[in-house]
Amino acid sequence: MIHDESRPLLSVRHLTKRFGKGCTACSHPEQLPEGSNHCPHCGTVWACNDISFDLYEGEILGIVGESGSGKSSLVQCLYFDSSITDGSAHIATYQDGAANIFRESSQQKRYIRNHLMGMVYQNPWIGLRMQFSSGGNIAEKLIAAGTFNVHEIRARAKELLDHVEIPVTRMDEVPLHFSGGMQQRVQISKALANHPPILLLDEVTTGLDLSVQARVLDLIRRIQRESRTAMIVVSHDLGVIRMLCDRTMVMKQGRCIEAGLTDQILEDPHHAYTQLLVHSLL
Ligand SMILES: Nc1ncnc2c1ncn2[C@@H]1O[C@H](COP(=O)(O)OP(=O)(O)OP(=O)(O)O)[C@@H](O)[C@H]1O
Repeated sequence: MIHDESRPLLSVRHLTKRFGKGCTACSHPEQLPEGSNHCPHCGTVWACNDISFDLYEGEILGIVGESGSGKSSLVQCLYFDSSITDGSAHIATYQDGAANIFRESSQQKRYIRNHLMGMVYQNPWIGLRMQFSSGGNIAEKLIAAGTFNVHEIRARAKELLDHVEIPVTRMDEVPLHFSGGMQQRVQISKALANHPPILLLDEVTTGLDLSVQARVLDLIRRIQRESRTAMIVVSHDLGVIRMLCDRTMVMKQGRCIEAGLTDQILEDPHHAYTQLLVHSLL
């Protein structure tokens, strides 16, 4: 489907994710104590609290915040790894943007995961089957989207591995024997297998050596330039966000406390917490 670029590709509204049952004291999250996502009465954690944003075709949106601010919960909800408590998300190229994807059947959610979204996890053990070859990992994703021709699958796997600079001679090796940076690149190639218009990347460079990190960041930038894939990049590292993201949303204790153009946020942070983050970068 041709997408009108002036319309957001993904619109998320009032996304709320709660761990715990909630109680009358926290039934309205604004009742939570200032600066906390934790209900002192029932112990419920409000991991994401009324989050709304748009993602446009070809842009990279950064989500930054300290540990526990709800960044991973947010992308896990979007990729249906975790159920939401409340809220909606619409993809412009899915049912012409009319369907709240969170309300869709599990079959339709599988379709969205296989065709419209890719996910790259911080931990490659979650995103890859370490006992499958790299080519086999990509094949799994292609088969899930309805490609069964073996020649086609191998050709696409070679193309993808080449794209992420994994020697195609290593296509039949298991990623278990690859370095951390290579595993992340195989994960990225797997996530891109079916040309998803939206890619979610959760702390994909955390824990990698600086030079390996730079190579993965370069790859992400190249993919965005060449394929105009829209991306959500989650990181606690404002340096990564500065390098990659057009716009940035700052999260703290499950809430979005500031959002705007990355340059603007870096030059003129409004919220005290964002000022702290920016100053720690200088
Ligand atoms: N399965 C769970 N059960 C209970 N609480 C959870 C669960 N998963 C996450 N949380 C809580 O939700 C909040 C947000 O966690 P989340 O992992 O989304 O944060 P984050 O910003 O991604 O942190 P990090 O960068 O450390 O991964 C935290 O308070 C966390 O303890």
